[in-house]
Formats: sequence, C-alpha cells, structure tokens
Amino acid sequence: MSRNLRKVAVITLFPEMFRAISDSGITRRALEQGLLELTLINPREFSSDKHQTVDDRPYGGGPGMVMRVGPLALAVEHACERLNVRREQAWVIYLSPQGQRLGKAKVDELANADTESCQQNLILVAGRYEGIDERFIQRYVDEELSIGDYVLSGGELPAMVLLDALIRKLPGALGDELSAQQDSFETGLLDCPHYTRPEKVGEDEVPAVLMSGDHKRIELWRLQQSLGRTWLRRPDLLEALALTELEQKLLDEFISQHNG
Ligand SMILES: NC(=O)c1ccc(NC2CCCC2)nc1
Repeated sequence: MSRNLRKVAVITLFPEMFRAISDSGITRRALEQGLLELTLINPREFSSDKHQTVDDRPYGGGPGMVMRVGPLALAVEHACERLNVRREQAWVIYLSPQGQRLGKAKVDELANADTESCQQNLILVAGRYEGIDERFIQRYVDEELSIGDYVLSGGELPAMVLLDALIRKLPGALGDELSAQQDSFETGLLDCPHYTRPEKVGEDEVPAVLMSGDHKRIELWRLQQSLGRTWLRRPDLLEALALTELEQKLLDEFISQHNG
C-alpha cells in the first residue's frame, strides 16, 4: 500500500521565500490539512564562526563565492532529526542546472514514493552564490534535479516548483473541480482550450460544441483538442504515447482539418 510523500525539509538561506507556497492557494490548503509536512532549515544556523559564514572564496580563483560543506552537512543532519529519520531513510535532492531534467515521470516517482522508500522523506537543498562545494554533493546528495536549462540566483524557486508539482499529486490536495485538469495531464497530453463567460469577446465566440450541453460530444472535442495541440506543439510527448484507436481517429481527423 503506497502512502504518499509525507515530509519535506528544505535547506535554504531564504526560508521566507517559501511563503509563496505556504501562504496561498492549493499548496497552502494542503499544508494546513497536513497532507505534507514542510520544514525549512537555514544553514546559517550551523555556521561555525561569529560572522555566520556559509560561503567562501573558490579554490582556483574566479568570481563569486562557493557554499561551504560544513554548514550544509550539519543542516542535512538536523533535517534528518526534524524529519525523525536516519540519514539512509531520507532522499537528498540538490536543485541545479547540472541536474537531471525534472519531468512528469520524476514528479510521479517522488509523489508516489511508497512507505518503505526513502523518497518518502525528502530533503531539498537550495544553493546560492556560484554553487556548493562538490564534496557536499558527493557525500550528501542522492539526486541532482534541474527545472530547465537556465541559471537562477538560487535553488529556492526550483525547489518550490518541485514542491508545488508534488503537493498537487497528493490525495486530497485538489478538490474535484481541479482533479479533471490533473487527469488531462495524467494522460501525458497538453491541456485542451478553456472558455468562460462572456460568450463573445469582440468577434470571438465560444466553440459551439461547448454550448451544446452534449457532454459526450464535449468530452470527445476536448480529447481531440488535447491530442491536436500536443501534435502541433509537443510532438515529442506524442511519440512517448500509445494512442487508443479512438484517440488515433480523433487525431487523424484533427490533422486533416488542420491541413485543410
Ligand atoms: N535550472 C535549475 O533548476 C536551477 C537550479 C538552481 C540554480 N541556481 C542555484 C544553483 C547553485 C547556485 C544557484 N539555477 C537553476
């Protein structure tokens, strides 16, 4: 029986940034409902000098500063205490451009971690400056993940992207009104277009099918739109899917309409 992801600790120099997920919306409600326990740990608390330094100049020279092993290592050990697990029962993820690209599969893997998996207890490490001492990565990091091929000022936003994606997959996090949206992405397809009042925006009207009240026809139209948009915008996602006969028929119809 898989018990979904339960506890996450984040090691960050800017814990206040995580108000962005703890103070609003679906993520706030999920945390308040206790679907997930989020613990924020500032490595500055574990620095050894009175100036509370967590960074130092890079060996070999060069611009900027590098985060030191010491405070980060102590922060990981403290995180294990806070999660009430031994080190081998936790899974340490470092967010960096050097990591494996975060995609649907990885989110699903982490969200569905079952009871005995150490991925049940995550420790996310958000770096700052030019990065962290490589020996911390070798000694403490189980997995490096990247949210995309660009450099950010810190790992906090990537950590929040991962947390948001994970939290939405926890049972009870999405009310019924949203779980449908979740389903469309569950199929690995892009979402269909959405419309709401007013019926006319300038000359643009709502597709007639959506006004028909014919729920079966509407469902088929939405599936066809998801298939067609995935074909047009992300053919790579389509490659990875085995379409049913119905889906293939809907897509073929979309393509022939598209080609005019
Ligand atoms: N694409 C990413 O997921 C990503 C992660 C961290 C980061 N910057 C951090 C990494 C160490 C110092 C700042 N930039 C980009």
